[in-house]
Amino acid sequence: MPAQLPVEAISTLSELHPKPSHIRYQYGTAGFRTLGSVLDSVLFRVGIIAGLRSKKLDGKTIGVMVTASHNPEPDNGVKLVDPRGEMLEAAWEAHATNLANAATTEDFINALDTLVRVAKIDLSKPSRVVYARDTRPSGPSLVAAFEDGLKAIGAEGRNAGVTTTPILHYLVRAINTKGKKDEYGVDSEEGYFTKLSGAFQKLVAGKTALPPLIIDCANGVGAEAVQKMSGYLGDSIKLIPYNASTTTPGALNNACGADFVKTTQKLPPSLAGDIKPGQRACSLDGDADRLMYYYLDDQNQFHMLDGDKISSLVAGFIVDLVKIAGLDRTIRVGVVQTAYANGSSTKYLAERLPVRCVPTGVKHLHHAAEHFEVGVYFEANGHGTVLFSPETLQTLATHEPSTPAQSTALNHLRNLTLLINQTVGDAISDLLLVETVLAHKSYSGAEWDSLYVDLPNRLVKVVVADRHVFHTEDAERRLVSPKGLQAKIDALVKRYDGGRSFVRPSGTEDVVRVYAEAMIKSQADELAFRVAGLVYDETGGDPNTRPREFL
Ligand SMILES: CC(=O)N[C@H]1[C@@H](OP(=O)(O)O)O[C@H](CO)[C@@H](O)[C@@H]1O
Ligand SMILES: [Mg+2]
Repeated sequence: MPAQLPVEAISTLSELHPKPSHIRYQYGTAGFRTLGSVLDSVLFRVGIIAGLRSKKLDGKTIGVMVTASHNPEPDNGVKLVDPRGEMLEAAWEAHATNLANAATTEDFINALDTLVRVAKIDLSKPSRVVYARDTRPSGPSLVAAFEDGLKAIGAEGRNAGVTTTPILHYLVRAINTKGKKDEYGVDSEEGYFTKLSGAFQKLVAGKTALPPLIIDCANGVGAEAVQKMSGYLGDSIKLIPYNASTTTPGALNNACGADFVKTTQKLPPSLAGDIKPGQRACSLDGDADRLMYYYLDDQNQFHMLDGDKISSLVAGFIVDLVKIAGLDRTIRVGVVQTAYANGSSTKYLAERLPVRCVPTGVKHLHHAAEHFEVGVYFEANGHGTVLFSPETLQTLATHEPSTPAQSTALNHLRNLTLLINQTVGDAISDLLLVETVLAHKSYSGAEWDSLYVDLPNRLVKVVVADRHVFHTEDAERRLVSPKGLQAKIDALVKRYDGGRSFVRPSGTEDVVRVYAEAMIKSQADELAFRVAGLVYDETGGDPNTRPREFL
C-alpha cells in the first residue's frame, strides 16, 4: 500500500493553528504577505506544503523565507524557494493559495489529499526544508507555527536562523548541488561570505582603492549581513552600515531603505550631513534583495542610481569583457527589463545589446534572462542579478585565451560568476558588483550617472472598485480591458513630447498603477495625473472621493 498522509498528526497540530474565518489569502508575486498577526495558520500550512513539494521533487531541499521585505514592520510574509534557488513553480502558487484558504482542519486535509493525488506525490519519499526569517518581531512565533507544519508532515528541517532572502536562496542551491559537478558553494553563511568576498578581492586587486561606502541597511536583516561581510573583505573596501538598528521598535524600513529612496527619490534623512558632495552611498531593503545607489553632486543635489542604471553599468561591463576575452561570437549578453524601466535606459541598452521587456515580477525577468548566454535583469526598483547559462560557465571554464589581455578578461568573467548571486537579486552581491565595475572604469557616481539621462517620470496609484477588470498585453504596456480605455490613454499620450504611459493592476496591492514619462518633469506629472483621472472616472470612481491631484 502506498504511504499515506499522516492524518492524525496533521489534524492534531492543525487545530493549534486555525484559519481566521474572515481572511482570504493569496500566494502572489511576493508569496503570502499581510499583517504578521494573521499569518499563523498560513505558516503552519506552508510547513506542510514545503514538505510535500520536497517529496514531489524526490527529497530535494526546498527553501522557505519568512519576510515582508520593504513593507512596514507589522507586516510579514512567507515565500517558498525551489531547489535551484528559484521562485516556486507557478502551478504550486495556486496549490498554496488553495490550501491556505481551506476553512477547517477537515477541509485542509481533504485539500491535501486532492493535491497528493493530482500532483502524484509519492509520500514515501524523504522531505527536506531549509528556512530562515528576517528581523521582524512577528518572525519567531511564525517560524514556530511553520515548524509545527514540518513536524506534521514529518519533514526534516534545517533552521538557517535570521538571514537575508538572497542568502537563503544561496543555501538552497548550495545544499542541492553539494558534491555535484555544478556545486554552487559551501552550504553555510560562511560559505556565502567566503565565496563572494574572495571573488571581489580578486576582481579589484591592483585597482585604485575604493572609497568607503555608506550602506543604509533599512534597520533590517541586511545590517547583520553587511557587518559579517565586512569581516571577510579585508581592506578591499570599507563598508559603513547605517540604519543598522534591527531591534528598535518601528525602525524597520521607516524613512530609510531602498523602497523609501525609490518612491520618494530622496536621501534617507538619517544620512543627511554624513554623505559629502561627490560621495556615493546605497540603500538595501528590509530583506536585502533590493539595492538603490545615489550620490550628492558638488551642489549637494541628490541623484538616484536605480535598477536601470545598475543594469546599464553592469551589462556594458560584461559586454566589454566578453569582447576582450574573444568570446563575443559564442556568448550573447542580453538584458531583461519591465515596462517600468526608464525609457532612456531602454534606448541606451538597445543600442548596444538585445533587450527584452517582460511583465512585472522577478520570476518573469529571471526566466527571460535564462534565454541568453548571459542574462542581465533588473527591475527599476533595484531587484536584479545576472545569470550565466550552464554552457557559458562551461565555456568560461575551458576556453584557452591566446593573449594576456584575453586571459585577464576571462579571469574577470570567471570571478564575476562567483561574485554574482545567480539564484536571485541580492543587494550585497549587487553592491560588490557595482563597486567592481566602478573600480575598473574609475567612475565616480556622476560619471556612472551620465551613461544616459533619466526621463522624468511619475508613478501614481489609483484605488478602483475592482482591479480585476484590468487586463493587459504586450508585457503589460497596453490594456485590453476595460474596453476602449487604451485608445483614450493613447490619445492623451500623443499630446506630450516624449510621452509614454501605461496602466496595470498591481499584483501586491489592491490598486491600479499608472506610470508616465515625458521630456520634462511637469509634463510627466501632468500626464500621469490625467491618465489616473481617466482610469478613475472610466471605472466608476466616486466623484466625491476623487483625489484632488487627478486631472
Ligand atoms: C512598480 C513596482 O515597483 N512594482 C513592484 C511590486 O509589484 P506590483 O505588482 O506593481 O505591486 O512588487 C513586486 C514584488 O516585490 C515587484 O516585483 C514590483 O516591481
Ligand atoms: Mg525585498
